[in-house]
Amino acid sequence: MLTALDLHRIGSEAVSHNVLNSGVDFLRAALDRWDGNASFVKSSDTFDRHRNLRQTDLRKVEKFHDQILERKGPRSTFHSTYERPFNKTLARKKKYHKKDEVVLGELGNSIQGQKQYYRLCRGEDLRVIDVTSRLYCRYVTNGSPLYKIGPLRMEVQSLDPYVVTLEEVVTPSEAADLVDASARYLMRSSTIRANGGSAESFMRTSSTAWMLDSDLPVLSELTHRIEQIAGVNAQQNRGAEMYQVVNYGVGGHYTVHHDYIDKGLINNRIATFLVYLKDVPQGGRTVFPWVGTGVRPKRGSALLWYNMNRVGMPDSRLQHGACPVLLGDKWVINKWIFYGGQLHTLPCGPEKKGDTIRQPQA
Ligand SMILES: O=C(O)CCC(=O)C(=O)O
Ligand SMILES: [Fe+2]
Repeated sequence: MLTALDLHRIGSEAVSHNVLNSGVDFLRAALDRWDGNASFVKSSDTFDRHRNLRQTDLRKVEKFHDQILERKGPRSTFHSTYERPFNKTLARKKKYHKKDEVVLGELGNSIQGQKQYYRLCRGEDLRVIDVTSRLYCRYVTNGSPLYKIGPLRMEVQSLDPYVVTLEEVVTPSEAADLVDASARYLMRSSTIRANGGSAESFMRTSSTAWMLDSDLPVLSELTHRIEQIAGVNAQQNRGAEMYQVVNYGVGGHYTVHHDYIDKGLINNRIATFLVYLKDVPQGGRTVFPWVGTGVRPKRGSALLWYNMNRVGMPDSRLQHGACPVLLGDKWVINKWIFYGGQLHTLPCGPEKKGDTIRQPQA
């Protein structure tokens, strides 16, 4: 069990990273535990001195919390507070009593995106029943002989934009092999910067291993399955990128981002095919703030969505994020499909609004 001192340390650490909501919670829990455990010395001077010091600490942090909330709002990449201040007078202000609005189907501002990301990470679905009631599950072959006898189970997560999950794309033993084989190549993940370079960042805390189709038989097999079920050319270099295996530890996450690259068409990522290689006991969802939904990692299942339409226009509604892992660890493998390689598989359609790709089919 955590002692009062442990709780105090965690609280102070949170405060020093501007995580003020959890900071206050831990400092308060430290105080409660101190009261509970130290009853035998309750009347001593030392006890009173310590308690007063901690009480003062807590009050100061609450005040700091309120100041930051007033000035910067409840959340940014660099801080978090509760939605309302602790101070009762401040809490009466009108701005703290607005209803939580939700922006869906279009790109809102990044603060709104982050708010929705956090709600989705907690397992909420932000859509109304009119939208969710149209979703369905079905068996799919996508017309491929590979799946004729054993079709895959597909669940439509969103119709527009089209996001689906496909179950048992890899078997448990294939998933375990992939984890084992890539573990030794893991390196700290980076993100692509505006100038085209890459950098490690607090926005993406995970480790990455790049794998070639030829590294393991199961990888070339997986490429074949992706091609059959999604109706794309997923051949490395011409049709798609190398595989990227990603491992997140506790707290590992990837904040809201898009997978398409800001410049260029040919090697841009028209689709993302992501396979979960393990169940995650708690946390680690993949969420789409502007779609208003998310997916819980399930070993062997794939998540497929289209970052661009047939004519190469990026679809910013498909921004997404990987929620922090709370318990266990998370393993995924990504295959990014290139726009340029799909001339024969996803031919251009007429350029019109809402012309999104809907594959796979029955
Ligand atoms: O891990 C996830 O759930 C999403 C990963 C992701 O978005 C990425 O690697 O680009
Ligand atoms: Fe991504």
